[in-house]
Amino acid sequence: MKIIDAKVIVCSPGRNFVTLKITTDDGLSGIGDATLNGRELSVASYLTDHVIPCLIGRDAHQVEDIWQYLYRGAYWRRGPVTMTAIAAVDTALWDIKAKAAGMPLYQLLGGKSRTGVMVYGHANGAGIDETVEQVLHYKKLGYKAIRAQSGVPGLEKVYGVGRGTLFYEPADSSLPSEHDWSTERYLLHTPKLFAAVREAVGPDVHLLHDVHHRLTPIEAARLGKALEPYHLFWMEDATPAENQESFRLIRQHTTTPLAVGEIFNSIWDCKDLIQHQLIDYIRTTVVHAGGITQLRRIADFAGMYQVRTGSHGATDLSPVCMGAALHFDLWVPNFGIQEYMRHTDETDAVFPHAYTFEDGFLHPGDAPGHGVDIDEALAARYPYKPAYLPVNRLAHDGTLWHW
Ligand SMILES: O=C(O)[C@@H](O)[C@@H](O)[C@H](O)[C@H](O)CO
Ligand SMILES: [Mg+2]
Repeated sequence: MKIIDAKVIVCSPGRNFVTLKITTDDGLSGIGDATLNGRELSVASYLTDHVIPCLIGRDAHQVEDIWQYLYRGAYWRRGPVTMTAIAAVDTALWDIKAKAAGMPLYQLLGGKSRTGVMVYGHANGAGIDETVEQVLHYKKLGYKAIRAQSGVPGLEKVYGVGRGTLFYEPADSSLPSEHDWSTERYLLHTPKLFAAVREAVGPDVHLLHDVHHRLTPIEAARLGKALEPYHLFWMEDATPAENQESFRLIRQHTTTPLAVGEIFNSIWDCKDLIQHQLIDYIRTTVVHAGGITQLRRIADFAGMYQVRTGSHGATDLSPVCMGAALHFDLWVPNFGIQEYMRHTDETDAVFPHAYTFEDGFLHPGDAPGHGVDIDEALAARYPYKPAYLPVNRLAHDGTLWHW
């Protein structure tokens, strides 16, 4: 089964997406997500200029060998651009392999380990009342797990507070917009938010919160302790993780479960965090962490330390990534949860998919492959638009901070 063609499709149905499509000589084709938010064209070029020429003529069945060929063969290992490009190839090849077998991808991975994939939705509000209202709305929609983010009094724009209710799109401007930040205001506000949310929603709904790398380890420890009475499912990205050791300090002070990893791109980024049991959930996902092939290794390693998966699933991960992630989630023994932010109707129309939502769970469907396709004619009607993630500055003196 030789690869005879591969191409990159860049489109913007509501937001930018990069998709790789690989075709084989027996007429099968598969697709992979290659979207790297705010840096989309660098991956498109990496694939078109440097990867596709090396793929033509290779046996599409050799998924592992092609992964190693692109990883070791590049000489320059790791990094978000490289690993997103490898992930796109890997996802497309798994899609083809499963189609050739006539099976949904989860069957090739080892079959179902559960009846459905528990997801969490995003409740955002300008203040506590609005956020509580949104949490209750998600509960009514059937969600078993809800992430709560709210504006902070005295700060103009804060991470996680969207424009709409079901869609949250941070890459909102053709040049990076600027947000302001005050750790003290945030630390005073957030425990009040969760006291109100827990009181309103009752004990049974899982609650999550994303700190978006904004605290130092000791500040994160303070927040984790303050949130203990509201028993969160997790506190995410409490501090930047370039230094994996930082999580030890947080861990020593709080029993609030910790999640990290949406910006990781290799198993090496998670190694110390997992083997020293400094986290509870690993958020690496298909598109940014080298595809199904590497994600499976990360999950197996994590399983040895009772760390569970909680894959990133924001709107900048296309439905192609979501489809592949759901097959992975249905199989992976140490599954925790899957993030789910609804895409816009335009995005859903460009990427017809077999996955469905019911009562707080997603189901990948039983179509052969990963079950997601791209309507190329429709995609061509939505050309690429430059869009950047914001940056963050300290409110009192303008120092550039973590966004
Ligand atoms: O947890 C999350 O989903 C976030 O942290 C994302 O919204 C993130 O900001 C974007 O995916 C960045 O591309
Ligand atoms: Mg996050």
